[in-house]
Amino acid sequence: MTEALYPELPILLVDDEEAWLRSLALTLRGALGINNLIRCSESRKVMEILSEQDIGMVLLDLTMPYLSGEDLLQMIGQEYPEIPVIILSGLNQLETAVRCMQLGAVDYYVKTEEKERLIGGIQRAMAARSLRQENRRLKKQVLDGELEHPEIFATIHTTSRKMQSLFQYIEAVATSSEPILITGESGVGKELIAKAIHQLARPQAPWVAVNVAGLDDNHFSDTLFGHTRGAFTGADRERRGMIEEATGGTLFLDEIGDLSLVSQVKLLRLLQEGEYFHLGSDVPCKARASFVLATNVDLEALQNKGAFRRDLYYRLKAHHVHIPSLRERLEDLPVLLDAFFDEAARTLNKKKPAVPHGLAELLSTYAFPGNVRELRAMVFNALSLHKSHKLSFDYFKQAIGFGQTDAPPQPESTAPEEETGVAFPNRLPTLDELGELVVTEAMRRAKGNQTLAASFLGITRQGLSKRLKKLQVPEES
Ligand SMILES: Nc1ncnc2c1ncn2[C@@H]1O[C@H](COP(=O)(O)OP(=O)(O)OP(=O)(O)O)[C@@H](O)[C@H]1O
Repeated sequence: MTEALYPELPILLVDDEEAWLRSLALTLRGALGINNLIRCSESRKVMEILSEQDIGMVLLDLTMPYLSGEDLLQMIGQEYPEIPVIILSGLNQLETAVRCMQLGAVDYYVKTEEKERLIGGIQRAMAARSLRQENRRLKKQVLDGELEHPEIFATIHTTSRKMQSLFQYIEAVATSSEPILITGESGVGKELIAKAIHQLARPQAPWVAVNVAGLDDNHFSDTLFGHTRGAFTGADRERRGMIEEATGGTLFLDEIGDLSLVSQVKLLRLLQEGEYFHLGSDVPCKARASFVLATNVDLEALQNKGAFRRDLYYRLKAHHVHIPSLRERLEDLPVLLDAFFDEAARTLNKKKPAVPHGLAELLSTYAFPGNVRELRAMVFNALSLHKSHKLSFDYFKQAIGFGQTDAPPQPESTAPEEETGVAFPNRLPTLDELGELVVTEAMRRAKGNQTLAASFLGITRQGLSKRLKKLQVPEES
């Protein structure tokens, strides 16, 4: 397998000494895993290289024949202000360093003395550049209000404004070298979103998904890092870990809220240093995969209880996608119903029934603790049981416990406060007044659908129609 290039945009090393270029390339590879480098020992070629391809960063020597580092720094600043330039000089001279910084260099290092500092400086410059890129993309998307790759999100059915904004954010951060955290209740579509991120950033590269729930620390380490032969009893051959399998692509770690504290330390080191050890080996390996992590647990609450490391939590929060529950975007019900009826009909080899009028309104009274997954299963069940020409409400009413006193409990947040109890003003309303209130409320909840409002009230549609006429409430449908 060919090795994936890191970072995504090459770093250009410019120095007239070939030997120094070679040694710097080796240092960067060893310390940071950087293998996407262009070496240039001819100062007059630098601008040509920059005009021919996108470059992520330039490391520039100061003293060179023909064009000096300062000349080049100025030219790069004028033509490519977005490219960070780090100066590497043989001289430890304060005035030169100050001049270079004034000309726009992001840092200045003395070649032989400051390799360690240089490595940290390059890491910071790469992170700053990628943040700037993300900010630019985000700004552009907020201004345009449009997605660059709507086709990637085509299988995620939604009309919700919140979801559209999430898609824009995802487009902006998908290629980041930082890990991306996806949170949301079970069944909201976290894995779908993780796959979209993969498709946006690295569609041709491997996608590897690991559910870490229930893995003790040994299993977690063995699964992710792999082991050497003889690492433990029974390890009679070497095994590649999932990180290696995901080289160049995406490693999706699901249910990270379930990780033990010991495994969290290892995960943090992996995300922070990009390094890990095979079980049974003390030779560090570089991870060359991008990380997308998901959980349906509230990590902040877990962190407050001491069950999730604070440093890991903050590391993950940098790029955070929170998917709202289905009950927070009930406007998605009609498109989801339509898509799932379509899918179910194809899968079950049945004719797609017309979605009964008012079904979305009926379902909007339910809390959907299992979110989109639950809705999808409901549609598949309804269609597999369905025989007559017209799909009836009955199956759905039963599934959501509609009208039953032992209906499944609904999460507290589903109903606004005023809907959770009945509060009367000091004067009790008369029965007629109460009837009017209940009918009006049923019509509101059913969004004007009389069949549905009638079923909320436990009366016939004709009965409701009569009451509406008496009350002079407009009849919408
Ligand atoms: N917006 C959507 N459009 C179409 N299908 C969706 C949507 N959201 C979720 N689904 C479907 O719902 C099911 C659950 O989605 P997914 O597995 O991504 O959820 P999850 O949040 O990762 O769940 P869990 O936390 O249980 O792992 C899948 O069949 C998925 O295809």
